[in-house]
Amino acid sequence: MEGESLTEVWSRFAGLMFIWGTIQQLFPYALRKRIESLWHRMENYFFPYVQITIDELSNGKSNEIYSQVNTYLGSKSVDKDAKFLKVEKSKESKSFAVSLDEGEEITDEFQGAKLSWRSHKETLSDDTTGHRSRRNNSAPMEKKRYTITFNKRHKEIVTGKYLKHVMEEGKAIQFQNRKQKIYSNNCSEDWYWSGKGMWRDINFEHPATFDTLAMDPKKKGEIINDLVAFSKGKDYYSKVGKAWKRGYLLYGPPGTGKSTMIAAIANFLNYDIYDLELTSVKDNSGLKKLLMETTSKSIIVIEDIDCSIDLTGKRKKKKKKEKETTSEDKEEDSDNEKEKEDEKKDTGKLTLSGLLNFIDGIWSACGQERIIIFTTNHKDKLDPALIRRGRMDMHIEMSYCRYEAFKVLAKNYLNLETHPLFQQIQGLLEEVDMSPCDVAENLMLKNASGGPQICLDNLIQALKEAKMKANKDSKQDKDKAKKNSKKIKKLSSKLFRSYGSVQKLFK
Ligand SMILES: Nc1ncnc2c1ncn2[C@@H]1O[C@H](COP(=O)(O)OP(=O)(O)OP(=O)(O)O)[C@@H](O)[C@H]1O
Repeated sequence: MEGESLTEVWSRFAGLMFIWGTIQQLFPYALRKRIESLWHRMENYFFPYVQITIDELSNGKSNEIYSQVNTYLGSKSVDKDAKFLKVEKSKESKSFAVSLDEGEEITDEFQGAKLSWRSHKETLSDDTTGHRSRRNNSAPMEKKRYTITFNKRHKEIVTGKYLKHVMEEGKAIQFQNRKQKIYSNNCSEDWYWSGKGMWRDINFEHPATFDTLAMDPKKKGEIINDLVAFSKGKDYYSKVGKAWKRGYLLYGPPGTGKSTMIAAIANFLNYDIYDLELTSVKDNSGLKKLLMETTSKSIIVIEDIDCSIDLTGKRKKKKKKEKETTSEDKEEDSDNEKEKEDEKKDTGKLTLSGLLNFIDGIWSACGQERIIIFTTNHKDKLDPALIRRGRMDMHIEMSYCRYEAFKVLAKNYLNLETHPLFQQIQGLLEEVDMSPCDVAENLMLKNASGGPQICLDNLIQALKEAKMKANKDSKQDKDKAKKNSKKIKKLSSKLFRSYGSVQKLFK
């Protein structure tokens, strides 16, 4: 190590071992004891190293540390001058993974400690394994392992910190390289009975990113900063004693990009998505079971929460009851009884309190590092308890397409950053409410011969038509309002006149 190769160190060590063996055979016990202590001092001088072995298998099962070390060293081997590397790719990973080939050595440094890693592979013969009769035609068994050698004085750093660092880095690389999944609880009966769990998954390969998401850049920046702070917030959350999770409420008209935003968040953090269909959840305990099967570093999404289930009724009833009971104290006892009965009935179904428990109950902290997203087209329809800060930490309005958002779409769809027609479009977008979805639809090249000019013309035409329609609608609304006010005037003068004649009658 420091200045000499491992092979040299090993051969020196083997020489010393030979001498020690000879001494043990030739000398009496008392003398041997003296020599033993001298030997340890010499050993420390000539070989002041510690070696740790990490086997691929531990008690016949795959050793998690080995796999993380393998990934970590593979990533290190790219900058170091390792010559013999292997490349592998599994179905579950996005790209190939590099690792050290057998016999290859690599050095690493950590907090002043120099470390030497070596990859080993041993082919076990039938005699060694003792399984000849059973494995006659099978391939010979292989035993893979890594060894790490370092100076004794760094033992504390290596066992206390370095190995933890290697495992964390390896895990993070594996996480980045895995294929993202999207899970759904909307499964057939057959699926449930097959015992494969409550979620069904497929690979998640949505191309949306924050770069392609059309929205106000300032708002986009705030969301990105919030996500970064969240994903790096492990220590902060544990310091303040809060579960490491965050809730986002996305609201706005249809086609403004709520689902696209979820995909962009998932891609940004490399998280899996659990698309929770509340209408497929039977009751509160079903919801809890689903939650317990989700993993950390994931996003739990409930889309169109206002349509999923009636979660507002019971609370509204309760509030109404509260008012009534203050004026009618006598009925208090019977009301309480009724409420208890209602609660009993609720045990067999999904309730608002069940959902609130799902968000911030004790079970929701299991697994940690989780994001919960609700989407809705009608924020006002939701129970305030469901979306209060702390549950839904950030309320994000996804709005109609304005000029800044249009520029993102023009870049995405037409690769245009500027165009003489942009000014006209800017003016129209300030007057007309059009969703990014509809703007994008007009910007799509419908045939190969069409160019950006045609798309921009199409968009201008669509915006003008939308403007005309909006004007017409507002004129119709105004006319309606005028008519209504005329009717009210007529009615009130009629009432006034009849009131006058009634008064005359009584005089
Ligand atoms: N802000 C946006 N940025 C980029 N593309 C968008 C945006 N909004 C909508 N789109 C485009 O329109 C399509 C529909 O958008 P999306 O499904 O995200 O809207 P939504 O708000 O979730 O609609 P809904 O409320 O109907 O579910 C997307 O596939 C995307 O191509």
